[in-house]
Amino acid sequence: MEQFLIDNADRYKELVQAFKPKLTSIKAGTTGGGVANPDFLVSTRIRPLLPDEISQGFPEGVFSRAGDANIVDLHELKKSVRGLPSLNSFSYPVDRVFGPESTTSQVYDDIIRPLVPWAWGGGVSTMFAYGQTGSGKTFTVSGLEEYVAETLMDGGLEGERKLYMSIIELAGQTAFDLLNSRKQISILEDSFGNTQLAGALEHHITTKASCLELIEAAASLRRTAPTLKNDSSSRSHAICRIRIENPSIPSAEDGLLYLIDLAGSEAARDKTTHDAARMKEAREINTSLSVLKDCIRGRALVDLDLPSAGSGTKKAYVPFRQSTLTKTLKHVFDPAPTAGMRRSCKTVVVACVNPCLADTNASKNTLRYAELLRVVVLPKKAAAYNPNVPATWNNEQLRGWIANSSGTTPISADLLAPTESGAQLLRLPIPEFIARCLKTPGGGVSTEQATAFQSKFWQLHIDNSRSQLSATADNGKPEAKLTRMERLDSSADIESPPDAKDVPFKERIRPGMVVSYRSMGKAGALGPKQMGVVLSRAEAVGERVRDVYGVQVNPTLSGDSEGAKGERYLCSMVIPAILPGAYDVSLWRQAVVAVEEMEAEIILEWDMATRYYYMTV
Ligand SMILES: Nc1ncnc2c1ncn2[C@@H]1O[C@H](COP(=O)(O)OP(=O)(O)OP(=O)(O)O)[C@@H](O)[C@H]1O
Repeated sequence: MEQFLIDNADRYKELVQAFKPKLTSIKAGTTGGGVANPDFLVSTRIRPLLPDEISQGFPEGVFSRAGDANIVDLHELKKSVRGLPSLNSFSYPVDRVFGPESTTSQVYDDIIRPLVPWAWGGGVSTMFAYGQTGSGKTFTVSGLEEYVAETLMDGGLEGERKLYMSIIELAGQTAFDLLNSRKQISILEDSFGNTQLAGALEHHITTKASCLELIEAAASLRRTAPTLKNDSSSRSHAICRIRIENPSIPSAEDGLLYLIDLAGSEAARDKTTHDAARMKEAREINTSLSVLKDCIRGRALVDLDLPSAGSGTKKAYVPFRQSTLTKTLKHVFDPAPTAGMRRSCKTVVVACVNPCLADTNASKNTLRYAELLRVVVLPKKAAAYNPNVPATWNNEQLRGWIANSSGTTPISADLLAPTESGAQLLRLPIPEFIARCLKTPGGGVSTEQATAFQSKFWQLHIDNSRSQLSATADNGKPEAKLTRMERLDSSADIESPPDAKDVPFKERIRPGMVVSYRSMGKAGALGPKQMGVVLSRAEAVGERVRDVYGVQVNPTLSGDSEGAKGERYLCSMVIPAILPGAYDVSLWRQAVVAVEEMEAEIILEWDMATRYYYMTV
């Protein structure tokens, strides 16, 4: 086939010259009638042909469409039984295309630069480079890392921050610290649900040079193995994480900036020379890339409050626990809130493409993958202004509300929302919201006032979402259209059988029941009121299970005759969330509660809008 391509290169070039695209030009930032999501961009970078590809006589098969910043055209030469070879052409819309003449500096300025202030302000920013082996991922990521280091260190970003860098490598299920001689590390989820890189070193970075030194040291340790396409092909995912601490708001979540050089998806040509171990490695890489795709798309759908395709109204599912790569990136994908709030994320994917005509099959796979990642938002008619719905406010209305509602020391609307609409301010990372409030001249605004004002703004948004939700429920979908789960959820009888109130709650304790309790200290003193979800009887768990305080759960195995007295249950703790009156269930934090410590049964109601529980009884 390769010889056929080389022999017919002139005919192929003529056909490409004569190619007339079917798709009409699409305005930048829009695709197929939809609008690119500014918090989630999918771009393509087509590298130039390399000297050996040129010397072999291969022409280019992938092009950035002239005059259109978001269409990639891919051509193949088809053999025909009779007559001359003909052209097979495909077009792929993305949010931004960078052709072979584009520099890394242009890629940075166009799509990556905004990620840096976002993470600086406390958000989560992620850049993935994806593509076939040898398509330019490492070239792109290493160049971008330099620009990121420069932006972080050149003093142009406002405020003081402490920066910490870690660089790890994931190869299959195993993780290594590339800043500590490839020492093996563990990816663990702690009892608060946060992912920890247990054993990985974090380096405090203070200058661009120290940052680049670390990046260079990590690159030299990256696991490599030869493939046909690239002599130093990366067979692992490399994750560079910069954690950005804001010392002036100690309660704020740290900003996170991830730069990720994914392992190469392999060309079919390459696979023919693989032994069993390399084939297994390739399978693992492809599986993790497939889970990554589902997670990226799922999270974008969740953020836009859209259901997953073909699922009716079902919320999109983000399967981030299905691979080590996505587990490591829990902060990016987990739609459930951590410490009370879902993290505000900006994500950019750079799909790197090798333009060589001999590799168009692999390039097609990369471009299809990029296409699948994209969640196009159909332009919505702006909702009519409603003074109780922040998402309907334009910048002027938002400023008016800030001026009137921010307290006796008014927060500067010019500084908090210089250009944002209400919907945009809702997406702002909380630390950035607070930092902007604190800039109000005169120094009269305290962190407490700023935090309370942020909660007030959110509360307004949430109250509105809740009332919309209950209005929808009242207008009612026809009963027949509810799913079985929805019918169960909406049936109060399921939770509270009519005669339940006649039976003391301690006689009907069962898994799933929520109880309030006060732990009894050794001296018989009662601790503060807490809540837990009953999981099982303490006797039902194995010998090694310990609760959050390190106590062995099953008393019959510990030989603790005191503990063995009375019924005891293993419970997951219910903890207050950041919003007033809201609770979260921390499944991983478990405590043993004796029945005699329990005080009452609690009914918690799940609220779809805030994704928290609220007490109804
Ligand atoms: N935009 C570009 N301009 C010039 N050369 C490039 C460009 N992109 C990539 N290259 C060159 O192409 C070759 C392969 O690039 P690179 O190693 O970045 O590929 P890769 O996708 O990371 O491959 P692998 O997955 O196998 O690690 C390198 O020699 C690199 O210098």
